[in-house]
Amino acid sequence: MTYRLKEIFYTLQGEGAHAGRPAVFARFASCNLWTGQEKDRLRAVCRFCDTDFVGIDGPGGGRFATADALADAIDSTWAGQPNPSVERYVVCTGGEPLLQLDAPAIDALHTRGFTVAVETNGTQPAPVGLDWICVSPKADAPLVLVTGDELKLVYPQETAQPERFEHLSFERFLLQPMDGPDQDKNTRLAVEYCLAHPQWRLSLQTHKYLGIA
Ligand SMILES: C[S@@+](CC[C@H](N)C(=O)[O-])C[C@H]1O[C@@H](n2cnc3c(N)ncnc32)[C@H](O)[C@@H]1O
Ligand SMILES: Nc1nc2[nH]cc(C(=O)O)c2c(=O)[nH]1
Ligand code: SF4
Ligand SMILES: [Mg+2]
Repeated sequence: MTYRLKEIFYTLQGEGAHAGRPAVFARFASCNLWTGQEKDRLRAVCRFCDTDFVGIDGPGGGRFATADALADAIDSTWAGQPNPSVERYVVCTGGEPLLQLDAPAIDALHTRGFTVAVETNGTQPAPVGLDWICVSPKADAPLVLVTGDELKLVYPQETAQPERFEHLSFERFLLQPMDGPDQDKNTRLAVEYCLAHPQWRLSLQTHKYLGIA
């Protein structure tokens, strides 16, 4: 299995229940819901994406021929001081990481002492061994992954109202305001929704407010 990564970098998890946690981000190249080309955005299944996941040319990106090679690259990107009482943390994202991330890669990361999290659109089954699964459903895509640790819905999406997901088997339900031209309005709407429906909590993209990656 060859893995294609757009970039690998060390930062704080900006979103969700682990916001603020130092993590290596492994951004897998390519997605099944958009080509990543602006010319295709309006006819894509997922049209609001805020991420460049095309190619392997970002910092730390590249082609990794084996699970060990990928895990070594992630290992060497961790920049926190060694501390035996703190688990190192990697967030596999993309693009769509579950098009590539497999059990051998997860095993290789566990061998190196990482806790392995994933950010996924939920259209693919999850490989065994993941420690944290964040599913972010997209209105026009089939949802296959219906259990996990957090369901993080970008809000609002006209045909993906929160009610559609609230019965699913997740520990936490989060609304994340859709970034873009209506971000302020979307943030107000998400706050209002959480206040009225306290099963849902707000997830802000804190890295954008902080100006970090
Ligand atoms: C770029 S995606 C990559 C992982 C995976 N493909 C997915 O969609 O979950 C990472 C996270 O950013 C969220 N996201 C993407 N575009 C966004 C936007 N414009 N505003 C808010 N969140 C966004 C996604 O829903 C997902 O939770
Ligand atoms: N700091 C930071 N936190 C994030 N959480 C999810 C991200 C993603 O793009 O998947 C992301 C990201 O790109 N940066
Ligand atoms: S599914 Fe995720 S990576 Fe793919 S286009 Fe949508 S937000 Fe971007
Ligand atoms: Mg991001």
